[in-house]
This record gives sequence, structure tokens and C-alpha cells, in this order.
Amino acid sequence: MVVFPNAKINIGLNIVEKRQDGFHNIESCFYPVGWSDALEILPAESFSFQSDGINIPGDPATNLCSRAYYMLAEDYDVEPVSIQLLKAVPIGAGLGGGSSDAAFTIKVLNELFGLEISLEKQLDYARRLGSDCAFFIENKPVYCFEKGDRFEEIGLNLAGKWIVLVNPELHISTAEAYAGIQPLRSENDLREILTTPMENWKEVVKNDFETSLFPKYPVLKKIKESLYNKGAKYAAMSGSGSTLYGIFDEETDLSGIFGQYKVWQGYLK
Ligand SMILES: C[C@](O)(CO)[C@H](O)COP(=O)(O)OP(=O)(O)OC[C@H]1O[C@@H](n2ccc(N)nc2=O)[C@H](O)[C@@H]1O
Ligand SMILES: Nc1ncnc2c1ncn2[C@@H]1O[C@H](COP(=O)(O)OP(=O)(O)OP(=O)(O)O)[C@@H](O)[C@H]1O
Repeated sequence: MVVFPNAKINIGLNIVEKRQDGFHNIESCFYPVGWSDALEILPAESFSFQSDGINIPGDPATNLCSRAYYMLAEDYDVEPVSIQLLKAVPIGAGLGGGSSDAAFTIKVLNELFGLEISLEKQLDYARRLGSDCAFFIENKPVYCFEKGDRFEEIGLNLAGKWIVLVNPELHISTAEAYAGIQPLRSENDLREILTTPMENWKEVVKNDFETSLFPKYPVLKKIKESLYNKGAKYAAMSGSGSTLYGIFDEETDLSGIFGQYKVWQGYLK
């Protein structure tokens, strides 16, 4: 079975408070975007994981796809598989690429072996692999809270808008980014603001990570400003960086402008 684990963006990200377990409670909106890896999972004589494309640091046995497989194999009768991953989504980029691979592995194994794991249980398995992972199980726009792994429906439809994602190939560690934050609950209700026209978001839909990371990495702020200068209706950093995105009313080819960086552009669904 071949699937295409896609990336996400965060629209607004408020780091509300530090939790007893060391994680942070956050509020954000997740929106799926089309920048994707390719993942093939086939029954095989023994388990194997191989990847191609962007190099993934670390032992293949600890890759999130392998971890997802071993986690399910503890509880279900799953046969060995060979997993082949073509990695295209930048790593340490705030796009949840690894989390998406893991969630898609759960979904594929569930289907391939007829495991009939309920949606709630798939979400629970995904939560064990990472905070971003659960979003990719349903993979639809949502408002998220707690660790970013509990969801509420959100009436946000950006289908047909054009998005440009710019990744300056800076790897930012999520744990380090959280460590540099002073949590502060926002007074704004993100769900309410996101029902207003996108033109109104610029001053109020904020990603708290920008405050600590922009002074450290000036290139991030520069890219965000360029996206606005090129006509973005809203621009921001995704997650803990380093990817910036701009949302446009119409198709706007910025591949030339940002030629020195990794760029993905396309329509939102
Ligand atoms: C920044 C976001 O991408 C926004 O969607 C996510 O919050 C990050 O989610 P993720 O990459 O799946 O993160 P995890 O793998 O769960 O955690 C990595 C590290 O980030 C920190 N972390 C993560 C999520 C969270 N709500 N609070 C945290 O403090 C913790 O130090 C944790 O050890
Ligand atoms: N399949 C995978 N793809 C990418 N990274 C993986 C994968 N498996 C394990 N990892 C590890 O996960 C880390 C990065 O994860 P990820 O790509 O989700 O980062 P990110 O884009 O910053 O995500 P987030 O938005 O969740 O912060 C790296 O340390 C990498 O070695």
C-alpha cells in the first residue's frame, strides 16, 4: 500500500502554561498542507525500514514509522512488513513530517491487516508517539488544546487559497524551542478570530515561538516580511519553526524569489 503523509501548518499558536509532566498546554489551529512524503508498506518475510530522499538522523529502528509498527505489533497480530519511506518534508521544520509518517503507518497497518482499531484508539496510539501525531489520524482542520493532541471541530475552510511554504533549512529542535518560552495565556479566542476575514488576522493570530526565535534567527522574520510584501493575506511561522508560510487569495509563484530556500507552493484543500 502506498500513501502520501502530508505536512501541517499551525495557524496561531499560544503556549498557555507549563504542565507538571514538563510538556506545555497549547492552543492552536492545525491545517493540512500538500507537502508530502511517500510511504510504501508491504507484507514481507521480516521487518525492515528503509528511507530515501532527505536524510533522517538516527537509527532506522527508532524511526517513527518503525516505532509505530512495533507499538501495534505488541498489541495486535500484525505480520512483518517492509517499510519504504521517501522523505521530502523538511525535518525540524515545524511541519510535523515525522509525526505524519507515524500516523500514516498506524492507519496503513490498521487497513492492511484488518485490525479494526477504533478511531479513539488510533488517536491514543498516535499520542504515544508525539504530540503532533494525533492530528494526522483524521488529518482535517481542527482547533487543538492541551498538549496539542486534543481536538475540537473548527469551521475554518481555506480551500482554494494559495499557500507558499518557505523553509530556510535551519533545523530547530522542538524541545529547545519550548525551553526558550515564557508561557502566557492569550486573551484572544483563536476560534473566534479565525471566523473573521483573513485580512484581520495579521495583528492578532500569533505564534508565540516567533517572539523567542525571530531575534535569534533574523532570517525567519525577513522571510515573513517578504511574504507580506509579495501580497500574502496572512503570514506566520509554523509550529516551532523553521518554516514560514504565506496564504494568498490567488496563485502566486514565489519559487524564484525564495530560490535559495526550500519552497513548496500549492492550493489548500
Ligand atoms: C510545536 C508543535 O509542532 C505545534 O504543533 C508541537 O507542539 C510539537 O509536537 P511534537 O514535535 O510532536 O513534540 P513531541 O515529540 O511530543 O515533544 C518534543 C518535545 O517538545 C516539548 N513539548 C512538546 C509538545 C508540547 N505540547 N509541549 C512541550 O513542551 C517537550 O519538551 C518534548 O520533549
Ligand atoms: N519519519 C521521520 N521523519 C522525520 N523525522 C523523524 C522520523 N522519524 C524520526 N524522526 C526524528 O524526529 C525529529 C523531527 O521530527 P519532525 O520532522 O516531526 O520535526 P518537525 O517538523 O520540527 O515537527 P514538529 O512540527 O512536530 O515540531 C528528528 O529528530 C528525526 O530524527
